[in-house]
Amino acid sequence: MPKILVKKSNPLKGSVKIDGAKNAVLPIIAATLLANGKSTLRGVPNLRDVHVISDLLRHVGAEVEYKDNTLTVDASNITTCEAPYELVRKMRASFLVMGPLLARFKHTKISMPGGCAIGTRPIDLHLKGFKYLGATVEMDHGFVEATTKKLTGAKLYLDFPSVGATENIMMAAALAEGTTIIENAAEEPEIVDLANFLNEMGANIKGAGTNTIKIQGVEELKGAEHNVIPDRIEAATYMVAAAMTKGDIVIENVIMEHLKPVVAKLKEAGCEIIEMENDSVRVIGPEVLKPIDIKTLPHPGFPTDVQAQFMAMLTIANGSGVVTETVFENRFMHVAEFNRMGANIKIEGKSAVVNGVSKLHGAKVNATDLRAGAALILCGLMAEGETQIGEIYHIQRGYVDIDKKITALGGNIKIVED
Ligand SMILES: CC(=O)N[C@H]1[C@@H](OP(=O)(O)OP(=O)(O)OC[C@H]2O[C@@H](n3ccc(=O)[nH]c3=O)[C@H](O)[C@@H]2O)O[C@H](CO)[C@@H](O)[C@@H]1O
Ligand SMILES: C=C(OP(=O)(O)O)C(=O)O
Repeated sequence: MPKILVKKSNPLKGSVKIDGAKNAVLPIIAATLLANGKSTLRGVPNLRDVHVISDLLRHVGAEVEYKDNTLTVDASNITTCEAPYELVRKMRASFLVMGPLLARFKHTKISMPGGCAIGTRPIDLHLKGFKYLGATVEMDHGFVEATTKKLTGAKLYLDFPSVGATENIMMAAALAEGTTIIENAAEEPEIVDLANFLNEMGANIKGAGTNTIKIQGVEELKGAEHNVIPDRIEAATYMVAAAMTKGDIVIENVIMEHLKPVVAKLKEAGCEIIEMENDSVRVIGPEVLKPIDIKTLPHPGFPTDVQAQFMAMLTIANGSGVVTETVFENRFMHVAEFNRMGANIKIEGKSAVVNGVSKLHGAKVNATDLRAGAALILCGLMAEGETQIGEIYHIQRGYVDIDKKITALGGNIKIVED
């Protein structure tokens, strides 16, 4: 199994280009199944997750090609509406094919995705939405089967603004008869990107990016062309890299509007953030990091997908900060790994108290999920000696060429075969 080796490095300096957003492109790839035709997606990151969902689409009969960050999907000849465990278990976003298949073919049977290292991650809200639209949903032998004669628009309220449920319901409702209103919908930028793609396919969706989304169903959708938004989580990770290493990094291909909570917290920690032309931002890390408190929330609150990276930063801040996780019930697996590197973190319920230390030291650690893995790399850049990170396939799910990008910024990192 390959590992990542990181050594204490000089301040990271230079520029880094952000790839397309994993969490935008995965639902958009699922949405291509709604059209009896060909879609072309540009700015598609070369990530493990993209290849996994592409394989799933091929399994149901779509023709999928990927070259030079452009993905084409021809979903004209779908041969099955079933997705087996082997394909769904690799990635939770696979479950997002359910809405499109149900809407277009009136029947689908998908393996239940199961939990993962950050929580149990139920799918009840997705299923509640399909039922409101008129589907019969049954669970049997680890599969969810949904059937309908006709989907009909409905008004529904999500108990929690789930990103995946909002996306799945929005895709199903795009082909339902009549109007669907999703209240307490997720407001993440990735929802807006999906709605834009669906509208380019011929859907009629308004309000994406607010907590009420209105979908006027249409009879059919056609293939479309789309440029994927930049990955705000990857951008935030490099911003924290500048903050932690006293670095000076220009991060290219960003949408500042998407980074508001991250920018506010980095400024509070003492970073200088300079918005530049051409969708770039320069981040200069302070001599001494101030401790801050963060609390994860649905957008526009502080993103849970940047919680681990900020906790990494707090391990070397000048004082104590509190990190509170409210989105997932079990997203502190990285705490034990940080503590192996000399950090001083105590978990108290939904919060972690991070007492900054003057020095971290390299150790053998494991990436418990993709963001935890990226956060361990950040710690490794500041730790005395060498850090060896295992289970790096998690990191490869969500970060394009992280080793090459950090090397280009002057960091000491390499991937080795064990
Ligand atoms: C591929 C993708 O886009 N992944 C992102 C997406 O995941 P995902 O779409 O899975 O996250 P959700 O917003 O659905 O989950 C948020 C919370 O809602 C709960 N929940 C969700 C669905 C449901 O039916 N019932 C339920 O209780 C979950 O267990 C979790 O505690 O949004 C998360 C929250 O911003 C991010 O961390 C993930 O990176
Ligand atoms: C948790 C994440 O992704 P996923 O929902 O694909 O597991 C993430 O991107 O941090």
